[in-house]
Amino acid sequence: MSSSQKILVTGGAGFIGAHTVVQLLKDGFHVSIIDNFDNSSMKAVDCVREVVGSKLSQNLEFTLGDLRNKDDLEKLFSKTKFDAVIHFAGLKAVGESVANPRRYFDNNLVGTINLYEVMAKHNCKNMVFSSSATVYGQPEKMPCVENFKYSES
Ligand SMILES: O=c1ccn([C@@H]2O[C@H](COP(=O)(O)OP(=O)(O)O[C@H]3O[C@H](CO)[C@H](O)[C@H](O)[C@H]3O)[C@@H](O)[C@H]2O)c(=O)[nH]1
Repeated sequence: MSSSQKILVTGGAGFIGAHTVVQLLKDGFHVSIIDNFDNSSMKAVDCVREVVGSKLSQNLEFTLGDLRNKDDLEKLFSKTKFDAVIHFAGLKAVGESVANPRRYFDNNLVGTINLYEVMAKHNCKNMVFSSSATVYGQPEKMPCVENFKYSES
């Protein structure tokens, strides 16, 4: 993928998302973040700008939006032709997901389906999906690697 390409980072204000955005900008990509600030704030986006400096910050756009709301995605994809999406916008607390599955269903499943549908409509075919180490349950050894067997999740 050439570095002048445009990448949409969902959940880009989160922990892993913000670090990924910094690296993408340093590598010359144009980055657009969509985040609903469920577990982050504008401070993270400001920090990204501070770390990469004013020149590379010109290649960064931020949208306060929610993947559960397809219109938010439609607006973004109508404005910009994205080459790829890196999908970090998710909830990840196992205990909370058991206590409140509906919230996790809406955020993680409905949000991701909306994202896939809008990507397909706009012919964006590259997606990096960030899963969770929790899919391996309690692994026998650490660190987890991708070919570990899935456990209850
Ligand atoms: O529906 C949602 C849910 C969350 N978020 C945002 O997504 C980001 C998630 O980042 P966190 O800091 O909460 O979580 P991490 O970066 O640690 O999570 C990362 O690790 C997780 C696994 O532990 C998942 O892989 C997840 O996709 C990935 O972002 C936050 O900014 C949050 O506001 C949204 O925009 N929409």
